[in-house]
Amino acid sequence: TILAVRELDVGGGTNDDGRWQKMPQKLTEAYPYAFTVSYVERARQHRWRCSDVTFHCSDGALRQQWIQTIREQLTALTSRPKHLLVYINPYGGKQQGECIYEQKVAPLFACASISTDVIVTEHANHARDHLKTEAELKKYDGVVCVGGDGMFSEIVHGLVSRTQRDNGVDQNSPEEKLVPCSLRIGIIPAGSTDCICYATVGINDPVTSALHVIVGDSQPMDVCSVHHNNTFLRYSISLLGYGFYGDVLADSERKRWMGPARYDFSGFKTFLTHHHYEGAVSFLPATDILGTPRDKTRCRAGCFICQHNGQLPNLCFCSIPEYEVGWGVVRGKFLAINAASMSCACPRSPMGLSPAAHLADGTTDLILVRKCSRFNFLRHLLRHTSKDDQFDMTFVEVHRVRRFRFTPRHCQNDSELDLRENGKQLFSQICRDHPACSCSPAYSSWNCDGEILPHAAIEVGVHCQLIKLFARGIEEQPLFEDLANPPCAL
Ligand SMILES: Nc1ncnc2c1ncn2[C@@H]1O[C@H](COP(=O)(O)OP(=O)(O)OP(=O)(O)O)[C@@H](O)[C@H]1O
Repeated sequence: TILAVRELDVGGGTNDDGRWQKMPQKLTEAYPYAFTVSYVERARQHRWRCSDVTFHCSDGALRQQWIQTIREQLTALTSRPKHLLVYINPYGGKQQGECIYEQKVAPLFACASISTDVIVTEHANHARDHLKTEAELKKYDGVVCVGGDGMFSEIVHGLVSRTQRDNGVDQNSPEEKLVPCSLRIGIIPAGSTDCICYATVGINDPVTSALHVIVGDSQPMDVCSVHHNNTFLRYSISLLGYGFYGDVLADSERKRWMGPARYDFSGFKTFLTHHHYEGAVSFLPATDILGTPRDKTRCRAGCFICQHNGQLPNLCFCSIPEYEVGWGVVRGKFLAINAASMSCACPRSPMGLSPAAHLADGTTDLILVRKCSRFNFLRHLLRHTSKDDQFDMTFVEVHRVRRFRFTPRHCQNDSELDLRENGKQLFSQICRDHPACSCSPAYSSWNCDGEILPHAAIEVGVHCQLIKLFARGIEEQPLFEDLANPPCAL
């Protein structure tokens, strides 16, 4: 894949980037005209690199013809962005966001003649609020996010909210069908957690991600909307977790001073406390789709299941009575309730929470882990790091769903009432005044892509292919790996 072409001044010894080019004397004399083509070269483990190949010719007019033709071909590729809006979180990860962008990404964008407007954020939610209100989105072909998963979530919230506002859609209505965002989002990984980048590109590498932006890749992605009592709470792209993953996050937030070690510490502590939570999960199974959470398919570049299911009409965003038909309910005591909208694979858990989940099939995999012994729960957790099926256990069930609701036991009646009568204040008060009389607390928190939600009773709907990324999904086998550059002359 060609990225750019530029003239090479053979006599001067440098090209127009100022980089030194050493030419053999004989070649220079026989072929004094040269041009350099930059192209994508695939390296190991889904990594992409920018490589150059220089062509020499004896005729200046011929060189111009080549350069002009290649430039015309590149300009005709309408999927490639020409103008981008870039947000950099200077405090994400190891606080290297600006440095990563300036040193690794900006030169590639310049080489591909992409112009940029860059905003270095000054506070949390700066990017979200700018996108929501001020940003002149018509000027751009895409938005680039330099940061981690938290920063990406900000960009998604800003872009989705802005799109709904511009189209007169009320985000507070859980039944409302949201309007897809037209601008693609590029993620340049510069955070401590870069799971979305890992899941959509196959590696957390700024250069690889920048090249996927330049070539104009497009990967659709589902987004879940989360509501409480007809009030919009947040969007989720990867994981909603109640019980175990909610408790780990809540505990680790209190231990930020420990640095990244807090996740291990809080994970171990939460495992030992072994709390379970009572409640009811109701869900709308996706019955009309291809694929199941326990099949052996994996969501990969050009995924057929995402393409097929993405074209099905999503009937769950209509009036309540229609979608009430076909809902299932599971009541009980749960150690964990997880909704994985993608596999959630990361370097620590290469298969992820739900290995067969898809990025863009309009569903989420609802995983219910019922109360069991610590030993069995440990067996379940350990299976995430091996090839064994983590769902093949009597206390675990998994459903591929389009919508679901959770109602904690001690809120059940009130929350039902709540959904109809808008009694939000009353509802929250009743829950707090009547905790469960067991050693487990009455309720856990929802971990929504790394943020704690303020309510336990929630309603979730999957919006099929609401956003698009500058990515193509994980490629099965890198082609042409390790092929040496062939020598080229015209
Ligand atoms: N200028 C800023 N100052 C402080 N916080 C910011 C700024 N810009 C963005 N943020 C917030 O920083 C949070 C974390 O950023 P990011 O996801 O880029 O890095 P991270 O290291 O992966 O974070 P995490 O702590 O979630 O692992 C985001 O939720 C974002 O809202």
